[in-house]
Amino acid sequence: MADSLHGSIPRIDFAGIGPAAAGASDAKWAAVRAAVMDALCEHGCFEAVMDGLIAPELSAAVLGPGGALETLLSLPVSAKARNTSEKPYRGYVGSVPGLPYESLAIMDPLSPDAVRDFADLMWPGTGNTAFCKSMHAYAEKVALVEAVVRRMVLESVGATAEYIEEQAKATSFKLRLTEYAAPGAAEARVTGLPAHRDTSFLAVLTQNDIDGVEVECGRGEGGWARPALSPGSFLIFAGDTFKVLTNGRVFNPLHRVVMAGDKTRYSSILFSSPNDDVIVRAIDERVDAEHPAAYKPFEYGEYVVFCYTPEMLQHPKKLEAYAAVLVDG
Ligand SMILES: O=C(O)CCC(=O)C(=O)O
Ligand SMILES: [Fe+2]
Repeated sequence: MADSLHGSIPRIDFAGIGPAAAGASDAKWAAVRAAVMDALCEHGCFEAVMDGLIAPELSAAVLGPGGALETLLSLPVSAKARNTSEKPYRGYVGSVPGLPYESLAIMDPLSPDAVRDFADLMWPGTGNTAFCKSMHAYAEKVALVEAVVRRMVLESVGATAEYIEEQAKATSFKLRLTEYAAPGAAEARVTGLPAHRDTSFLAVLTQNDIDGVEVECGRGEGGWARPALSPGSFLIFAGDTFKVLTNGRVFNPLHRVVMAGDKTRYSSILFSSPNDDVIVRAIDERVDAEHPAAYKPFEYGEYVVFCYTPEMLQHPKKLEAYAAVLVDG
């Protein structure tokens, strides 16, 4: 089978890595940063091992049986469908024929008010304090992982402190909470989410104890991997925006979800993206006469709209179709 699972992605141990501000002078930080950059340039994906970052009780409250995701996704469709947005892929997605996929999005999950507004929409009148508390605390922890990895990438391509600070101010977060129904014994493997690339800077994924996500390794040449995520680990994906910013160095891998077995899968993904009005372009430090910019600058929000037009939805190379300077570059 052409896409048999013979690929594998790196596992990087973040033990001893402090907060995002640790900076380049720390030898441990520099070593992990080099491994992160290698992984993102070679595969666009890796497993970050950060044992102890999220207390087991908090993980269980979010992704465990009876936890926040299960509670949310077991609401009636009429309630979940109130999670809407005028922008594509920023609200409820479900009831897609043949796809065991149901998902909601909390925009700006690092804001307690935004999480409360979301919960008030789902549980009108009563709200859901327990959901808000654990979901917000969880998002904050996952955001620490995102901040560390994003800083490592930016430092690796020579971003100045000012650039990093300005970018932080112009970055938005989305937390996508998803349920994948299990096919049961009857069918061995069922598509849970078709192969796609993310438009974001980064996506940081955690899940209950059911694997399902698969990623194409080696910039598309290394076969598909199906990482077995350990508790305490995070799966990191780079998206189109980081490919443009690094002028093609960081890769934006195809990935998909394939369900097997008889247990429901829950996943939580924190996406970091530029604000919609930000112009996405290669950082100056990565562009010179030998390495001209591979992509034309574009407004992030317009690009996202383009990606979700019906003609583009299944396109495997949306970024190249939208902004490549050279079609095969
Ligand atoms: O839920 C997952 O495991 C992956 C979902 C995904 O790739 C996405 O929502 O972009
Ligand atoms: Fe994705």
